[in-house]
Amino acid sequence: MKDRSIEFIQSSNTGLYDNVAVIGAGAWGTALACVLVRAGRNVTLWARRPELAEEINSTGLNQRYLPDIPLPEGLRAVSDMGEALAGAQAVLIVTPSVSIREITEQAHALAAPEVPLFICAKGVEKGTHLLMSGIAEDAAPGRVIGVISGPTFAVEVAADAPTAVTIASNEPEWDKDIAHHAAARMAQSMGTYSFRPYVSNDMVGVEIGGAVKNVVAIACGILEGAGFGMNARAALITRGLSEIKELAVAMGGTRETVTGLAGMGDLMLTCSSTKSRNFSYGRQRGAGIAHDAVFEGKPVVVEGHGNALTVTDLARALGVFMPICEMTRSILHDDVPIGHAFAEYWAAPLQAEPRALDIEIAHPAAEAAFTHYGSELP
Ligand SMILES: NC(=O)C1=CN([C@@H]2O[C@H](COP(=O)(O)OP(=O)(O)OC[C@H]3O[C@@H](n4cnc5c(N)ncnc54)[C@H](O)[C@@H]3O)[C@@H](O)[C@H]2O)C=CC1
Ligand SMILES: O=C(CO)COP(=O)(O)O
Repeated sequence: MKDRSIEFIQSSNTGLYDNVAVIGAGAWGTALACVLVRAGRNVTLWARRPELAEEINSTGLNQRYLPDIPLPEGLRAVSDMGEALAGAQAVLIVTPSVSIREITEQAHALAAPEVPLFICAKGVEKGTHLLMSGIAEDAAPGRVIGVISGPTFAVEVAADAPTAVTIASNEPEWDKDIAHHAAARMAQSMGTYSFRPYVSNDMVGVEIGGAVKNVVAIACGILEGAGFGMNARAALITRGLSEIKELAVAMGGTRETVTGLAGMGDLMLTCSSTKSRNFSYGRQRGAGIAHDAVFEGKPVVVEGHGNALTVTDLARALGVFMPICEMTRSILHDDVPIGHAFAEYWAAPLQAEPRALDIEIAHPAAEAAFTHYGSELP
């Protein structure tokens, strides 16, 4: 029998990051900080608002973002970023995608130069079409950059429910000695009995999955809200995966990554649960509720809303056809009625599966689809 203990000992020497700073005390930042504390790390969590840092330290709760979930003892929050980063050996940046450039610049100016930055937001930047890691490479030149992604509702992670993620970093080549790879070191620094990280060297594949699944989740929510059934959802998830694959490959990622945790895993999770803010937002839009009325003045991060624009801009620039993302964009940003946008997608010329076969056959009932869905849906 294979001696697994020797293998483990040999591969276990990656060099832990003992002191970790987590920048952003929203739902996901706080949940990741909980994992790191449970894994035995010294963790400092940076909150933008001093009142939130004070609440976390004095009550052991973060009621706004993770209501009623007790945070582990030993989690220390601060509102001075310099204080959070002093002595940190690795940094997790966990704010919404629109703030990643600004926050990374600040962290880069304050952290020691050898310290890697792991970006945990999901999205594509407006204008530049950069992924989160690309923004970080721009904002923190010369630094090792990593990403953490996967099917992970913060509320479940904070409550210590079993969860797997993918961690990737931008070091050049995998070699025999992965001891120095930031992704492997972070995987070992944050693994617990319940939190299982996988390691990857395909940052692009990992990140495209995370950015696009939010857009597809909004589309799935819209269809559910509009009264469609499980068949339609399964079709969107599957064809959405195909869109993720085409964009990831066009960007230099691999098909294997797309079928992994950060692709298929996150797509399945986000498209099938009201724990997802993207899916829930879509459901309400599908039920006819206007954008501004959805959250009744309480702002919530719905990354897929802005990313319906940025993902399709990126795909158009690369000549990648993403009909589900285009449908979502037209509903959210061009005010196309849902029935019309869906008919446009559903009545497109018939194609081969996989699309690489490049077959197009006229849809036999395109007009009927427009008449049917155009009149039935909001
Ligand atoms: N909540 C979840 O289950 C997961 C979230 N993510 C990703 O993590 C990122 C953050 O999401 P959440 O933590 O859920 O959002 P959240 O709304 O719970 O928290 C966002 C945090 O960022 C802070 N923030 C907002 N704008 C900021 C700015 N301009 N500068 C500095 N801080 C700012 C807020 O004060 C808040 O503390 C998103 O990209 C999301 O897609 C990824 C995996 C799971
Ligand atoms: O990214 C997530 C799960 O992996 C969280 O999804 P939502 O942002 O839709 O809540």
